[in-house]
Amino acid sequence: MAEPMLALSGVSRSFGGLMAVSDVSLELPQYGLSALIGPNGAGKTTLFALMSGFIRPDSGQVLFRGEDITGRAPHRNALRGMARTFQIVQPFAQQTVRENIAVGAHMRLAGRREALERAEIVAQQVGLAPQLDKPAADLTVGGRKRLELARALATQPRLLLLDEVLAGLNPAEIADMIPVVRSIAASGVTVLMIEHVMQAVMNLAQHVWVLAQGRLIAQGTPAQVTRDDKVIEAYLGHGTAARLRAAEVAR
Ligand SMILES: Nc1ncnc2c1ncn2[C@@H]1O[C@H](COP(=O)(O)OP(=O)(O)OP(=O)(O)O)[C@@H](O)[C@H]1O
Repeated sequence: MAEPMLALSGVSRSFGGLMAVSDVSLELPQYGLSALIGPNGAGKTTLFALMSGFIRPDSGQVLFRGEDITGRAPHRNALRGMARTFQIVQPFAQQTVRENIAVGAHMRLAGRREALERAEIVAQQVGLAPQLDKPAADLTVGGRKRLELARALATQPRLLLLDEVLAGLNPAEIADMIPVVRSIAASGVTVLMIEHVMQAVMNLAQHVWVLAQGRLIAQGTPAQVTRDDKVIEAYLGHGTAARLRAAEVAR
């Protein structure tokens, strides 16, 4: 089997008395698009931070492209090809979209002209080309999400961790964004997305990991995990799966 893009084994992290991520092991294959889902507070963002080096695990190991990167600083992981977006988008508001994207491009390109050219290519990929010369402050929520995506893509990642890129978008904006995310994965970038919008997960993900109270409770195709009793209970409460089945029989 080909070496995984990312492999976690027994990763745990607590904050005070709270076990935010507990003994998580998973392997992301080299290519494709997978999703990390789970109820609020399940530990998804903490897991991203552990993968990318923003926080250190208390125990466990993180391998990226075969190399042990446990506890390694985010900028070093970025240089090796891991990019991450954040739930809260914070662009340099007064700078143009082009300049904002070029910040990401500068990680690999020292020259100003090359970085600005790269910004243009990436803007096309995410549908921001018409806005290149606008200040970032003028972008809509959807535009800001695209900008966050573009800044990450401009670093030329092998693995892209997307933290709720669809949050706050209306249904039309979500429908516009789904093909953008799909095209990034199709271009050969491995994508792992945290997502609450199930329509997008069902549409995009080949594989889904489900986290609840810090633990991985299920994995599989979107159809498999949405039928899984443990997943239904994690979202809707203990006993729900049995109640749903009883209601189905009674109908
Ligand atoms: N820096 C921190 N200090 C203390 N507690 C934290 C910290 N970061 C996260 N937590 C706690 O860890 C748990 C997991 O949080 P996390 O943000 O990872 O969940 P999540 O699945 O991403 O949630 P959401 O879907 O609501 O964004 C929560 O109970 C949260 O309050």
